[in-house]
Amino acid sequence: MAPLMVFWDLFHAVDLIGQGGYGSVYLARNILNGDQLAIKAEVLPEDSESPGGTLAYEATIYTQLRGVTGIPVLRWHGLETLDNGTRIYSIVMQRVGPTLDLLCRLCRGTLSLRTICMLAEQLITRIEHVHDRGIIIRDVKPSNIALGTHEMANTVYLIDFGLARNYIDPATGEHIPCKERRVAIGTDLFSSVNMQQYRDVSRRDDLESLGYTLLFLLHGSLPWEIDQPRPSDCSLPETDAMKQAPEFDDLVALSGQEFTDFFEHVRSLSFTQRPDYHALRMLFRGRMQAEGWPMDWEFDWSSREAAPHGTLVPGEYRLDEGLVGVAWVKTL
Ligand SMILES: Nc1ncnc2c1ncn2[C@@H]1O[C@H](COP(=O)(O)OP(=O)(O)OP(=O)(O)O)[C@@H](O)[C@H]1O
Repeated sequence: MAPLMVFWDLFHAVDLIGQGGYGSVYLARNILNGDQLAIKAEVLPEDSESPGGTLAYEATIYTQLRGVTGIPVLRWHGLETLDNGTRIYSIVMQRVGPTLDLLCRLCRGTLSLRTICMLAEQLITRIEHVHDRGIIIRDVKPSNIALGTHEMANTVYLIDFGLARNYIDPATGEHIPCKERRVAIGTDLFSSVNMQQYRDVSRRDDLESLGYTLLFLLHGSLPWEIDQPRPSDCSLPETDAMKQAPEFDDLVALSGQEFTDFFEHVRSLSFTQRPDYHALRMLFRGRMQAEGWPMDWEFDWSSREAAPHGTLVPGEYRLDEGLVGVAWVKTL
């Protein structure tokens, strides 16, 4: 694939690795040092008055999160106008490995409780650190969580901050006040009840979405999942009702006491209240200890032996962490 644009002479796009609502993500190579990077690019509509669109906003969030472990490092961001007037905004950032939804599918659709506990340990910390920078994510879900590459292959990363927002008013240093919203945001399947009921969201809601994410990975689906795709801006009222129905309590109880305690805590928090991240981590750590499971970051996908139901990866492939983090290469 040829360099996409003039300034990309330095970053040659090698492959398209992801596509979302706000742009395309390319695997790129820095021709000076061979580094692999990810480039998220958005073509701005002709009539757009915004100087940089959604990606310019996302870049400011990445800038605020600079230095937080488990957040891709921002290398460059900016706008380029082509000769024909097309305006493209790009974010050049650290490239991460596969997302949790992909890894879960490779592990035959569900992850073991041991892997879930280890993911919870890292993800609660990750979300805590993002919150400590005054930012809420508002779109925690398996496709926005990825593993690192190379020596960071066991580090869990958060990606996609297009819906993130500052919850601390920079002028006052205070928590922003609770307001009513008029538009739906996030992803219904993993949205908190508040989010779906158009109430304003805060730190508690990121953790509630994390709870649904972990349940989804543990069971392979959620009770309110429906087969039909639906527009992302359409929030379904019955979904939030199901998140509060007895069937949900049954699912949580079936999943383990740590899930019951987790949801009890996050759903009891007030809008401005700081979650007790340490206590939440201890729930999953306690389960690991009770079961005698070592916190060794041997996830289900780390080796064929670790996956309780095996993986969908053909037998002649082996894990190669040196290549691109978690990847399988064909053995001779
Ligand atoms: N830094 C990165 N390294 C490698 N792959 C990435 C990176 N960032 C994003 N991707 C890939 O691109 C996909 C889409 O990226 P992202 O979620 O940021 O886009 P989006 O347009 O906001 O998507 P959505 O509309 O689904 O929220 C991700 O699911 C992931 O597979």
